[in-house]
Amino acid sequence: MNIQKPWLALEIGNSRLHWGLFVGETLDCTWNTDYLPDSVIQQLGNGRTLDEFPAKIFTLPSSLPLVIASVVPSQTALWQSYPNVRVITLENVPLKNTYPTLGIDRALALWGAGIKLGFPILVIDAGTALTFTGADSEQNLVGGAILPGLGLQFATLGQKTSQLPQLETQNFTSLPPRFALNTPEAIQSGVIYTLLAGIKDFMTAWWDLYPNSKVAIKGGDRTLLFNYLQTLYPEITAHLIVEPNLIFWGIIYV
Ligand SMILES: Nc1ncnc2c1ncn2[C@@H]1O[C@H](COP(=O)(O)OP(=O)(O)O)[C@@H](O)[C@H]1O
Ligand SMILES: CC(C)(COP(=O)(O)O)[C@@H](O)C(=O)NCCC(=O)O
Ligand SMILES: [K+]
Repeated sequence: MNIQKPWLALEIGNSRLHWGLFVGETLDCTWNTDYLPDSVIQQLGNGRTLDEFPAKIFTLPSSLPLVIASVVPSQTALWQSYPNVRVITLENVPLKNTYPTLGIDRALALWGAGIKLGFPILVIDAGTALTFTGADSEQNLVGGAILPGLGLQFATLGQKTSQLPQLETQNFTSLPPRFALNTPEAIQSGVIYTLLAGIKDFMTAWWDLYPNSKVAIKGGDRTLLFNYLQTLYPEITAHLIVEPNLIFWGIIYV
């Protein structure tokens, strides 16, 4: 009988850590944490767990094997002391036509999405940066685009101007008025309507090239953006798949 062993997957993004607990090839549960200090990483390596980790980890063997996909080298370095760690690199991803500096998060999410949903595929990652990454039916990277993510756009306006407040996306409920008569709503209008129009434009440009392609969206702002898109462009949203775990899917198949 094949014994299904537990292991941890860790995606290190530019804002935070994304965790997946696997049992064999099955993704059991996922959670996010902030970056962890070195002392806490040492504790995890010694088989201790953290309050933010799922309670069931207490019942598992100490220091589970760890597989890391990271776009933050300084964070990856902190985990080198962990006893049973493997760092996934671009060479491990079977995607063709990649370029050397392609983010491993983009490659893995695209690969995972393509394997599970089918190629051709376009992945939108609404994370710290917002990225579009597409592959054709032969599993070649077609290419993509990178822009500041939703949170980063608000943060930059708040930090780099003297009179604009920094808005927090957690407080957003419905779409702002397009032509706003106060500063916070004017910022929301500018960022949100421009971002949504941009996403729609990239999706339709992709469908011009690959008419029957699936399109999937992941990342911390996926739900907010999906809900806004649904209000504004219901016809394109009907063909958009919301899936937070594309990278974990990718990690299984490399
Ligand atoms: N609890 C949270 N902590 C941080 N960011 C969050 C949280 N919930 C939603 N977000 C949103 O997620 C975005 C970051 O996306 P995420 O996929 O977590 O980032 P990354 O993978 O780049 O670390 C931010 O723009 C922010 O608006
Ligand atoms: C574009 C990214 C910053 C996205 O990172 P994230 O917002 O998910 O933390 C990351 O994929 C990256 O550093 N890429 C390298 C450049 C490239 O993919 O072309
Ligand atoms: K990401």
